[in-house]
Amino acid sequence: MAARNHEGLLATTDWTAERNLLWAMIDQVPDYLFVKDLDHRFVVVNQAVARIHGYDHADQLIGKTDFDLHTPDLAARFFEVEQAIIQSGSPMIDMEEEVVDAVTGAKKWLSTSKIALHNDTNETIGLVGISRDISVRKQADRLRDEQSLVLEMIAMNLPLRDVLDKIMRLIEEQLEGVFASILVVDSDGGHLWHGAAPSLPGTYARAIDGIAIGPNMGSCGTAAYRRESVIVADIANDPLWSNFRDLAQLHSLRSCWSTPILSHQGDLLGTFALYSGEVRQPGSFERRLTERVVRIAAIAIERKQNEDEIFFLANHDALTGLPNRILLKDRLTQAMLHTELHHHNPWVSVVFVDLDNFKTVNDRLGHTAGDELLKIVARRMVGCVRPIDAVVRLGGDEFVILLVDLPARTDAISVILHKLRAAITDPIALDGHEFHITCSMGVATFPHDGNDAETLLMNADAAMYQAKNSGRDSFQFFTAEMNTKAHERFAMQDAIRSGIARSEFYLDYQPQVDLRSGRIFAAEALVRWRHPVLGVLSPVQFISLAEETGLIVPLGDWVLNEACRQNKAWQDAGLPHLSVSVNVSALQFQEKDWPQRVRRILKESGLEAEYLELEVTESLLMRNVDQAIATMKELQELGVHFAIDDFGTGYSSLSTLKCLPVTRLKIDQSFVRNLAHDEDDRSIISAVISLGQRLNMMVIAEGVETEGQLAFLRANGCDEAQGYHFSKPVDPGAMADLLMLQG
Ligand SMILES: Nc1nc2c(ncn2[C@@H]2O[C@@H]3COP(=O)(O)O[C@H]4[C@@H](O)[C@H](n5cnc6c(=O)[nH]c(N)nc65)O[C@@H]4COP(=O)(O)O[C@H]3[C@H]2O)c(=O)[nH]1
Repeated sequence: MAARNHEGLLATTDWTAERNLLWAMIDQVPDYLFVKDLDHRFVVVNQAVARIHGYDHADQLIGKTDFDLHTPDLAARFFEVEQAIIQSGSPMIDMEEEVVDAVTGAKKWLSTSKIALHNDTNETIGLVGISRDISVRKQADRLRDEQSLVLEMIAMNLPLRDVLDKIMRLIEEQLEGVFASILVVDSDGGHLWHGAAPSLPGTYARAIDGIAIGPNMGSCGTAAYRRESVIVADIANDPLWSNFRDLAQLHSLRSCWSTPILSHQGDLLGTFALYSGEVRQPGSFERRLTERVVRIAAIAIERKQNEDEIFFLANHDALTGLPNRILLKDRLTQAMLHTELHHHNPWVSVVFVDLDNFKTVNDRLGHTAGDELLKIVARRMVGCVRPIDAVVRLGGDEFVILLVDLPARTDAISVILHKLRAAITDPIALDGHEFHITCSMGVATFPHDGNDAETLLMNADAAMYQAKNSGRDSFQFFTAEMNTKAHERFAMQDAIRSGIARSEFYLDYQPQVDLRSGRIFAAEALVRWRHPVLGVLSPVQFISLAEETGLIVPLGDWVLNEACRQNKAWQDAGLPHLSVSVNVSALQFQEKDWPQRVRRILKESGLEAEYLELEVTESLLMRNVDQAIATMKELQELGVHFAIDDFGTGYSSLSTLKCLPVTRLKIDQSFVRNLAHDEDDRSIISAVISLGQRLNMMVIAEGVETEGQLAFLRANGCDEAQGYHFSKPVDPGAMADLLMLQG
């Protein structure tokens, strides 16, 4: 029953039965209601106030002040506020204040209103107060705020460890007497590692770091294994803890409740556990909190995993899983910095590796087998270097090996290069075939071959190029001379590009002669470059570079265009119709829309397709026979003819040749050149001629310079010939004269 001081403040009041009822009601209210006089003594309190202060009856509080009930600090705080209210008459409404519970000593939050109390003559005679315990709401608010903070940390990509640590601390603030811990599953999915456990004893945390996921592996290992919560209320007596019981007891851990953390696709990410020093089950608040933590932790871990994956994808090659160019530059720069900072004298070497005959595998067995080969070679290379080194795939069949912290001697590198070469050249079995892959390697070393990643890579590339040029299957150390050559190559590349734009290229034509009639029936278009500084350059000086750099595609388009245009112009000028033959590079031929481009060029020039012959080499055809046949057939349907250039130098099989829609075989001039002295060449020529006849193809001999060569060819039934003996390649005007001469 609420208490009131009849002698004091309310003594003059005439109480009625209704008022008694009112008091009874006040006692039912869970809020704390009280009235104080001007000396801050309680004159009215309800039961709630009595209870909170540990009294059975409200009467027991009457006449007491806050100084009798609270710590001096808190009582003084109340006193000051109330004094101000009494003096100013201004009320204090819904003031939220953190106080210490007078009985339990625990902190709690109150929302309090205090209002000055006046008598009939409007004099202040005390104050009336009402307080409500808002600890639960405050705790929920704090939890929500902290949760937002954690989500913000996740959004800001702060380290996972910090985020998990923050979540654990947040839980421990909310729950008295428990230790929170998060374990994260490793990439093989078989073990759990500590993500965060800020308050668990360090020796315990370290002892269970890396525990296996399994059926009897304490609360966490088992929860991860079963993918459901495992509540162990008494560690000492639970069989799941048989392996870790002593460890837990040593650290006074008596119960452990663990819940698996799952991704939104249901994959295991880790476990969340609460440990208590008491033998008990979790309460409902602890269960609710666990649900929330598990959700937030899942977001944090999953996000980190996604980020790791994105980082990995951005920095690694998808096929081999090796680091890529981006990571290489980073590692190389770090390695150089490390060498510089530590002032010792080791070398950092960049080895550029290019497989010599990878294309053959790709063309013969297709891309899947090619990919498999690259993976095998990648693994072998990784096996040859130390873990501190790096094997990087740049793309295609190009790799870079970064060797760090090497003794400053070339022989130390040579040992590794020999090992690499041996590993790569070891036979590789693919699709029932055995392949021998060789490689060309170029080495550039920090500090003397370059001071930055870009230069070192460029120089290693130049050295590799040199190795390739000097017969492949070898390695070269970078020299300053190579640098000059590399620069020349770059300059040349730029010059070709601008040469195309500035129309510096032109075509000469070389007649092809029918040996029976002696008449010119065709002309081969041969490109030349009127270089602004170097003068006229032969195709030998620039075609291979144009092929390597892809510039052959625009250049080849131009040649084809110009040859068709010129042939049509001769025809329009009334000259005898002849076929123009144009050399085609593998790169052009492999362009997906190549047949359409030829069709468009023919249409634009107005030349009928039957007056165009495309010269392709044997090696081009053998790269991918099926694709070559398909492309040739498509063009053949238009009326375009095909000749196989440099025939005899490649390895076309008879069965392949039979499938190819080819009109003409061109005997390579190397055989013609030596035929006077070389019996073998003579045999080859007569074999090619009879082969052509059997396959219903015309045979033309290239590079015919002498009457003797011509006589031999005639005697062996060769159909046609081309060479200086008839005419050197000439400009279009001279070609027109030759045509006019023969009428
Ligand atoms: N010693 C000697 N040489 C003779 C004789 N008759 C012709 N030649 C030369 O032999 C080459 C024949 O062309 P190719 O085998 O197609 O060999 C060509 C061809 O593979 C390539 N080429 C030329 N123009 C083009 C083009 O427009 N596109 C492509 N992709 N390659 C081209 O460049 C190569 C060299 O062309 P050129 O320097 O014009 O050299 C030409 C020609 O001038 C002879 O009796 N004796």
